[in-house]
Amino acid sequence: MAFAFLPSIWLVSGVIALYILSVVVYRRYFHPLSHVPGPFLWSVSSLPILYHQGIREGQLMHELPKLHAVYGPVVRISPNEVHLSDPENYDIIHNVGTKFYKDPAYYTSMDGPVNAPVILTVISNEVHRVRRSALNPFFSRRSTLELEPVVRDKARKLLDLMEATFSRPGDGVFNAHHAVRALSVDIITEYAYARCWNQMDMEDWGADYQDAIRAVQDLFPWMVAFPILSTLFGAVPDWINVMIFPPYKKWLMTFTVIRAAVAEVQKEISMGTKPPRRTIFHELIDPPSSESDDEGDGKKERPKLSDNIIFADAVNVTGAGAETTGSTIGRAIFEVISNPEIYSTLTRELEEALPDPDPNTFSLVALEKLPYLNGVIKEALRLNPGLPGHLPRVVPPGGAGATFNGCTLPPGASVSMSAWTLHHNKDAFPHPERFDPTRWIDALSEVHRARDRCMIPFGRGSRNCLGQNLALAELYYSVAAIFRKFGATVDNCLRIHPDFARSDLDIVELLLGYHPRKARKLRVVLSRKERRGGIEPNHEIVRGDISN
Ligand code: HEM
Repeated sequence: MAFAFLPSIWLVSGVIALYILSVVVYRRYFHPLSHVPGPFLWSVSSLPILYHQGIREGQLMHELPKLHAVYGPVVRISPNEVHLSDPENYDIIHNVGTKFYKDPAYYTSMDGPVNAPVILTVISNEVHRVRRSALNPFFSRRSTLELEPVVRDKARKLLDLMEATFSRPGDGVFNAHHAVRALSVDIITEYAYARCWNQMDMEDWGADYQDAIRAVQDLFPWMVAFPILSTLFGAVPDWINVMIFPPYKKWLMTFTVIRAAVAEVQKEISMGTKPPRRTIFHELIDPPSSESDDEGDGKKERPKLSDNIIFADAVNVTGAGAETTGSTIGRAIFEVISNPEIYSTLTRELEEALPDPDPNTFSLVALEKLPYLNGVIKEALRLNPGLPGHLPRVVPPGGAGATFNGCTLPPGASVSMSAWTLHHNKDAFPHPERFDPTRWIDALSEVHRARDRCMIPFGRGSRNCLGQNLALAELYYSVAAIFRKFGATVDNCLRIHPDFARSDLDIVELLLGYHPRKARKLRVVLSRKERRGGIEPNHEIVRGDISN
């Protein structure tokens, strides 16, 4: 009698096993992507992606090149996703007016914490176009040049803070990791909202905020695998989320700040108060009555956006601009200091072009013309792309599908390419792991073309990076300011703290690229004759890094 339920257990287990078997057989042999090469387990289940992303902390980007080496330029990496490595395919997917749209299975998983699609995660290209047209003018090249003083001031402040650290009695160690991220947060909040968060003035450089966003992104692979988690995150009251997941609290506090800013600007507008300068909120809340359409369709009326959408896009703008730009600046700092030849070539170029080391005398247009500085920045972006991993798009419906390297994918299939893979393309970048600014100088035009085709740190087309002009301005200003001030001479040069190694700069793919959780934070010290005491830089470690 006690064992009477056994047959039903066998029955249920048998049914489940049969179901799993039929799903496996279908996905492998009868699925519309069954003709696409790829490893067996990856083509029948998304578990390998979850394993590499969730359990191995964002390692998928490092697995993809290995898969391409075995299976060729088109590889099936999950039942419905195909990853491509041939740069010729990139513009087919990522062009202006593209019909490929963002894969909801990936992007909507990010909506939970903000409880609305942010501009990055909007699926429909048509909806995206309206939202993007509201933000575009604010981040155009012209606006970046107009607001150049914001970037200049913060670069100047960064130098002052470095100087203060190096001249203070004590260990004289500058926390470059958090400082450059604080710099980016302060620039974006001043630039976009005219309400600087002043993280550079905080003792911990706003580390809590930066760490909170990262902690939320650690959840992201799980939310992609189990979308219900994202829905629940958005559905339950915030205090429950904070109780289960304490780091969220700090991020949540910034939501309150952003909501308050939206409300303030709404009040200003309703009272007819003229602001000292229009911010992103003025642009979104009170759009100009008619404006030029960015894809050349003439003048368009822009519909008013809801408060929640304005809030969501403001959160996106703040979050997207901090880690991405900060970590690229960090990479440039490390690579320049670690290689004496790069350090002296860069500082020589800066000294010749910029007689005064004060960033107040720099101009973006002049900085952009410096070839070696340009090479340093391109290499930092190449080896440290803000979004290094797969960013899946869906083959548009209603047609014959899309063909890549002779392999046709049906409408509805998910297809992705990665900056990491293209930035390590050996034909475009011989010895791709090497940080070599000279690759971008004096190359033959066809070499340039090959490199430019593979260089996609900001993506391309309608869904490219909104903030790329601003990000580049930050990179030019901060790298030029630091290395114009701290030259390569023995009595005034920066060194990497001995307790930091190249491996601490490894990148993992959450949504944004991050250094692994166990990585130590980048810190620098000044080697200056008159400095007494403090940390002695480890020249051996620094030299050991030169050869890559
Ligand atoms: C080195 C710095 C940066 C890199 C490498 C970078 C890279 C990218 C990439 C590759 C995308 C496309 C993502 C996709 O296809 O799903 C993107 C989108 C975006 N980025 Fe950046 N980004 C950087 C800095 C910034 C800054 C400073 C801002 C501030 C405004 C920003 C705001 C955005 C936004 C709002 C989007 C979504 C755009 C849309 O979907 O229309 N980014 N970024």
